[in-house]
Amino acid sequence: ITKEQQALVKSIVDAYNRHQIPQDMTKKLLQEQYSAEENFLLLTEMATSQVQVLVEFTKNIPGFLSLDCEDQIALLKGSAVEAMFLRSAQVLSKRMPNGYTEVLKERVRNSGMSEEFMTPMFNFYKSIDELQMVQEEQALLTAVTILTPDRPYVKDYQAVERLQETMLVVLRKLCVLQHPQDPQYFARLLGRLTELRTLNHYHAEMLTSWRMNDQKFTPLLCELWDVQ
Ligand SMILES: CC1(C)[C@H]2CC[C@]1(C)[C@H](OC(=O)c1ccc(O)cc1)C2
Repeated sequence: ITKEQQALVKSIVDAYNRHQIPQDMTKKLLQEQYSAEENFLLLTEMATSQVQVLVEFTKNIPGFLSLDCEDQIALLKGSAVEAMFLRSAQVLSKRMPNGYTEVLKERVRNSGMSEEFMTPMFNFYKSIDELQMVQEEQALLTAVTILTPDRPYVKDYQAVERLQETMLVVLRKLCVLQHPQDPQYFARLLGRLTELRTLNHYHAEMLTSWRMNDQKFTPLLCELWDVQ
């Protein structure tokens, strides 16, 4: 890894760690007993906070702010769900010994999220947990997800692709260094990104089913997902 690449990793990891969802939120989600209504409000708070954290992290990705402004918005809107699931998978799997996953499942289930979205979501959490990523890998994988060039409405595809390529080159080297015994590790990481894309579909259905029950989202989430 070159000096320059080391600096890149350091700035991305610092940004990733600087912007975390407040610990007390996950604790609240796991501790007190809530009604479905209160549960949904907690998830709304969690999602809104995750989006704010995502925006701050993205602004610190070297080169992102030099992209076309409209493309910056297109990348954020196109990757928010994936980045949110990736971040929550990394946070929950790290902070929650196994017993807790059941509690989270319970909370999310009785927030009105139907079973059909829970399964793929928790399968994804499990597959992320199995990778046991180090924080450099987590931060870079999130940056790679955000810098996906084929999002809707992206104009300068090449500029985004170049940035993503830079991240992928570094991530690949890190994986080889970090997991010498597992030459397929980098490929498995990228395989998670494919699984992540399928969650976009489930998330859209999730939002629709919540809206059916007249649940209210925050203005930030409405703007991000063009709802209401
Ligand atoms: C952990 C998760 C990624 C999983 C369950 C909570 C999340 C933060 C996310 O919630 C929302 O997207 C969401 C959207 C709108 C809303 O009002 C509430 C939650 C889905």
